[in-house]
Amino acid sequence: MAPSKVAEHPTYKIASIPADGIGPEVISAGITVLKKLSSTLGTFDLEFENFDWSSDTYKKTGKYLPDDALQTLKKFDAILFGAVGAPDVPDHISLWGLRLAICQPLQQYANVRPTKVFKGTRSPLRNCKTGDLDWIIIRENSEGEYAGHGGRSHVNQPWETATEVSIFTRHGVERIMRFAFETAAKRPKKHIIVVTKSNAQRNGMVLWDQIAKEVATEFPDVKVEKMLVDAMTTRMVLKPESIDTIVATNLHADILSDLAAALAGSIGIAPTSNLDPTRENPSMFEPIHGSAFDITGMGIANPVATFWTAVEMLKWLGQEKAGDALLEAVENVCERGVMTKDLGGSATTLEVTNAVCDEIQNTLGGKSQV
Ligand SMILES: NC(=O)C1=CN([C@@H]2O[C@H](COP(=O)(O)OP(=O)(O)OC[C@H]3O[C@@H](n4cnc5c(N)ncnc54)[C@H](O)[C@@H]3O)[C@@H](O)[C@H]2O)C=CC1
Ligand SMILES: CC(=O)C(=O)O
Ligand SMILES: [K+]
Ligand SMILES: [Mn+2]
Repeated sequence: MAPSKVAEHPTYKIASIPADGIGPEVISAGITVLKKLSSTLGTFDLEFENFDWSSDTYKKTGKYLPDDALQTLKKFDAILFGAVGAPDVPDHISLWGLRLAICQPLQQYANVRPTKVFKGTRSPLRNCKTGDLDWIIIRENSEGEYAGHGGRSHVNQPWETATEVSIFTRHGVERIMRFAFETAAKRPKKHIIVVTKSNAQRNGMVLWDQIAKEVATEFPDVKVEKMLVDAMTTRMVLKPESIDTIVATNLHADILSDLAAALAGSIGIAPTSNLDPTRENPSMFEPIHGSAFDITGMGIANPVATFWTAVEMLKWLGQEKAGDALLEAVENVCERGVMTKDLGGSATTLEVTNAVCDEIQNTLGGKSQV
């Protein structure tokens, strides 16, 4: 993975795409906290440009993205994304119209999803304490079950047919496997679980297992285990402390990572990075959750997933220490019990956001360098 170069006092250009549902609520909270962090530290600047690409735009114009959207995005250092999906637009139209229309052509092939139990929060698992669940899921983000292959024919006939074709290429599997092993090698436990379903899915998943074995030889320090995805769900619930890094396909890891977030306390805390590890294109950062129509506009969406997303974005840009400091501030706020309803608290999105800004001021305000 190419290292990021950090200038003396860099300015990062961030494209924000809040999009739908609670997306605008959490992205606005995220930008507030990021601006507070950069003004408090005084070591880097952030310039945000907002893009109103959303389901509302689609309903008005027939398009989620203007024709030059990708060229526009390429001028930015990173993209901060909310969520896409509206009750009156079919979900496959919205997802392919916006999120996948960015991730796929920008070759953001590595989807990185860390999860942990924050201080002050509780896992729904009876015996799982802070520190027991600290995972990173690497999701293949460009092919597999979400490649878009397949079709429908004989529409409205009793023999109507639809195919959803999963594709797995040596190129695609090798690059995600190598990225996942590199990730595992940098973590203290140096342990990776390669998750497939190579008993029932006898072609693509067998290729995955084979390539995992090949790539493993390049990483003699990393302990490797192989598990089938169904059994993996039971291990996540019953032995969370035995897991560190997981690599899995687009679909399998999509499901496992929502489960991981819930096991850590809520889907409202977990971040996602859609990375182009070659750094040829900007990477895109978003909370793991969707647009959550059921709580949109109520002011109770948990902004923590977006704060952690902001942390991951800062680290990708080379601001490791600032990212760590922000995550620490967010955890401190959780530890004090300032949490939204999904985590068992009663605070609003705004109250959590203000509490994190105060924490940044109180803990980092006096320091010139972090
Ligand atoms: N990357 C993206 O933009 C994604 C978009 N979606 C889209 O979002 C829409 C809704 O999808 P769902 O399956 O309902 O998933 P969802 O993640 O939006 O919501 C699932 C449940 O979690 C809750 N939840 C989600 N985020 C929360 C937060 N920050 N704070 C508190 N509670 C939170 C919701 O209220 C809901 O009960 C669909 O259109 C779907 O396609 C879903 C997942 C990812
Ligand atoms: C679409 C979706 O569920 C995800 O990106 O996680
Ligand atoms: K999202
Ligand atoms: Mn998902």
